[in-house]
Amino acid sequence: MIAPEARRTGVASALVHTLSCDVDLSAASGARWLDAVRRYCPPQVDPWIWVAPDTDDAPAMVGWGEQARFTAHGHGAAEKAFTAYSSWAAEHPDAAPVAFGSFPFSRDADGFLVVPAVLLVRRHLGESTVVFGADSPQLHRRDGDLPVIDTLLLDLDADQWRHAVTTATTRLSQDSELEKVVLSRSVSVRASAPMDRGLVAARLSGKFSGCWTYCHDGLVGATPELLVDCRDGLFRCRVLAGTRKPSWSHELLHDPKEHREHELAVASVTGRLAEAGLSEPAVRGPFLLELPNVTHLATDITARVTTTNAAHIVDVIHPTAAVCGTPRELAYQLIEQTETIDRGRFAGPVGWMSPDGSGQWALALRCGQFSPDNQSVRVHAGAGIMPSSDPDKEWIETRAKMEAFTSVLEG
Ligand SMILES: C=C(O[C@H]1C=CC=C(C(=O)O)[C@@H]1O)C(=O)O
Repeated sequence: MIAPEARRTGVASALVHTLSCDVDLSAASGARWLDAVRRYCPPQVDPWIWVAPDTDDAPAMVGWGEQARFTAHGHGAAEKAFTAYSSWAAEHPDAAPVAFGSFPFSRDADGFLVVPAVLLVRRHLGESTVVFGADSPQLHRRDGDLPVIDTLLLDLDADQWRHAVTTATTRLSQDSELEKVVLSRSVSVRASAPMDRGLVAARLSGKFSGCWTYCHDGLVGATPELLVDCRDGLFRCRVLAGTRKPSWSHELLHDPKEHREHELAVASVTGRLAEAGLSEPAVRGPFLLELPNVTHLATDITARVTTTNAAHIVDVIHPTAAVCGTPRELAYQLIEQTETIDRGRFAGPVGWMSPDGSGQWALALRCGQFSPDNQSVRVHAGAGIMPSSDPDKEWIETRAKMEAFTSVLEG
């Protein structure tokens, strides 16, 4: 049963406690809210975090601990995990009303939905923060800075990247069916001491306030790409493809290669709306989405939802051509043959679900996967490859994308 005031966010269940805090956080921006609330997470414990852009009117959340975990892999993984979660939630009405979720790019590895033991949530901008699973959490002063970065290692050097991209452009030119593939690379960063994941997330949220910030089991990032927002009978997503550094943004709207790359990404979503149970789509784009490090071609899609089940929509739409390619199956195989580094949960869906089927999911981009000891982090980025792609330009593009994450690790 959803409390009336919870309808729009999809975060249901009874209010447990209001967080008493010395400053009023109800009207704070998501970034400021996060920076204050993350400090309640106990020492040596890594938080769960979700903060959407303020324009979303979505819940901002910090949690910790694990009350229940539901894992699944293969086709339909998100829905399998969600079905198990919603049955469990029906038996546990006092649990936190949300599960944080993250699924890998590869279908062979497990993804999860996790119900945190403690959850601090502000359901709407303007409302107070409520606490599930704890009486009154203590503020643990987390004023520390991030440690010095010791090493930054390319997991793939420029020659290896050139080779991978050339293999792809050759295949794209020879195979009349294959139109686009997204290839990725990574760098490994090592610090002199453990890094605070919550602080990294707070800095990302401050710098990329128009993005979706997440911290899910060591995967931390702020992504500009919304995969599925399904709340209150409405579906919304933001498709991105086509990139320039900010000083070259003006080229984006006129470049036929970028336009085709973008069109394919949009078609990979619009072509699956009916299968996902969505109707009457409205498509707005492409427009320029300007971020501090890069500018993208972007298209927003909204549609009516017949049955609220964000997990089902994720399963149908993912992987879009923003992270895989066109046609999906051929591009997926080419990625498996060409990429030597496991993507892990990079380029997979990351977000949250409520037991009633509402949820928000983004694509896990502009992120890093922390090691269990938090002393190193692997930062991933990919780029859409078309037959005319230049490997050196795609190298620069992936470096600019990684800078979204690496820029907040310094100082
Ligand atoms: C795969 C990534 O970006 C995607 C999203 C926006 C633009 C993209 C591009 O222009 O290639 C990619 O499709 C990434 O950031 O790692």
